[in-house]
Amino acid sequence: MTTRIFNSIDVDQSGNPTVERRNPADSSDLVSVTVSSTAEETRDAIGKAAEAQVAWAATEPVVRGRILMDAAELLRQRQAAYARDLTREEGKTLPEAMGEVQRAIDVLRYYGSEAWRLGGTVFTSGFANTLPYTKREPLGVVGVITPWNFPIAIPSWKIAPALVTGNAVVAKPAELTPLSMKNLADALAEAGLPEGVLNVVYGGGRTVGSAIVSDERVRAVSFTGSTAVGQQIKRELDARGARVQLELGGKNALVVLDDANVEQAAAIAAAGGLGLTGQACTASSRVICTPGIYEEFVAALVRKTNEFVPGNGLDAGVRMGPVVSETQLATDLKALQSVRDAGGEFAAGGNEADGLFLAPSVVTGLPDDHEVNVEEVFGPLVSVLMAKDLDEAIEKANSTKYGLAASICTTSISNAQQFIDKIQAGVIKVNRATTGLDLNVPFGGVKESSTNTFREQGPVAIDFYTWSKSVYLGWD
Ligand SMILES: NC(=O)C1=CN([C@@H]2O[C@H](COP(=O)(O)OP(=O)(O)OC[C@H]3O[C@@H](n4cnc5c(N)ncnc54)[C@H](OP(=O)(O)O)[C@@H]3O)[C@@H](O)[C@H]2O)C=CC1
Ligand SMILES: O=C(O)CCC(=O)C(=O)O
Repeated sequence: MTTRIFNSIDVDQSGNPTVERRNPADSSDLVSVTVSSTAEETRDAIGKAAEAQVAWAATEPVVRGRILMDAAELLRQRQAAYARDLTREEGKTLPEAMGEVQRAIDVLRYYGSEAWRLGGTVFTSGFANTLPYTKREPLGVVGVITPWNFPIAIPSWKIAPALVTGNAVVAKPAELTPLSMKNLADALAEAGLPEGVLNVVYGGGRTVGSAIVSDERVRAVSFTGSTAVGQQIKRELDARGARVQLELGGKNALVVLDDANVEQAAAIAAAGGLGLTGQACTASSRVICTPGIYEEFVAALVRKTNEFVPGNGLDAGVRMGPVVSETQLATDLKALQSVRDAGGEFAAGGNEADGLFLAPSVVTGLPDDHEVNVEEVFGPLVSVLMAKDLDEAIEKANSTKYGLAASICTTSISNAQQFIDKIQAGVIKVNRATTGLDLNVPFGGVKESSTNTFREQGPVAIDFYTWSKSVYLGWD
């Protein structure tokens, strides 16, 4: 079925370019046709947001929260249909998509209930008859720019905290995955979100995205995507004194020590590296093994990898969907070629793709500083390195410009604790895959994976979307 997606702003569409999105697993399946907005239309949407924000900020927080809760209920009723839309537009498997829509539901419920906890701190005062306390205010209009890899969960965890705190939002989904953003926006509108409070603007990053970033009325932007674009956005927002929250790339290491359970470690590496077709910023794209477990681990990982046969994510039993696009596939194939050029070995995979279906690869023998070991690929490719002991493993894990997620497989609490203390990453796991996050736990990276300022998810997301007033209430 074709869905024609229109801008939520009331503009004359005639003459605007359209973007067709086809299912990456089946190019005969036309998923959506989106009308792209111009920069001028994006500025109109920002204007509408600025007008609507005043009344929205004056609305009782619990009323705002109820709208998020009601939207969550609508998503729950439509979960199967929206998961199907997500699989068709992004490619991930139906169980992965069901999980992602569930995450969006939970995020809306979580921030809906945060409405009851929005408050400040009361202090004692050195002045007589005075009560100091803090009070939060919304920033105004905020921008949300999201990628294709979690097309409903990421918009939810950026938009929900912005709305509950009284901001109006201008949101731009990736051109590849507009339908999931529309589904989310529809649920919010049907749940009673006043017009103009959430404005979804479809179109390219260079037109719509840039128009959001450069507009003085937009007081903050939350962005997830590539490091190059994120850094460019940060420079622009820093220059005009607006807030920015970035969630960028990763080269996330999974350290596997001799004392690990080898089968469990291989399952964790495969889930973290190949699940979601490796297209997660938290994917375990590097495994760093100590020598005593190396051979056995690689053999176990190859067995697990062979279970990830790529297929149409709508089909039952498929473990791994296609690569999202031709552009991403070209990046993946270039990485595979660079492995061959460097004399790396494919313990699994290494093959050409069939359409956008790319068999997963396990690579060994690459130099630590090879591009595949230091740059994000964002595909189904895990590189296994060796380190002589825990200290060297941590050193190698810390050696890239990224610092998003890291994990260790070990049965020793002491080893785990040393890893936790020394690893440079925003998310650290022990005996768990680097992918998969709780929605109530702060998320963000260090070094070039983030802004090293505001985290997202959980209660700290509220900080990003608000500013604090210190009030001294006196009486005589
Ligand atoms: N951290 C993460 O989770 C993600 C990381 N990536 C990494 O980025 C690589 C490239 O993927 P890609 O989709 O091109 O990532 P981008 O960073 O280009 O895209 C992310 C979002 O930013 C928008 N955008 C692009 N350029 C600008 C700009 N100048 N100003 C404002 N917004 C802009 C995009 O719009 P549009 O695409 O519609 O033009 C999209 O909505 C991947 O291979 C992967 O390594 C990608 C996705 C998610
Ligand atoms: O691992 C996860 O669940 C979240 C990953 C993520 O946020 C991303 O890839 O952008």
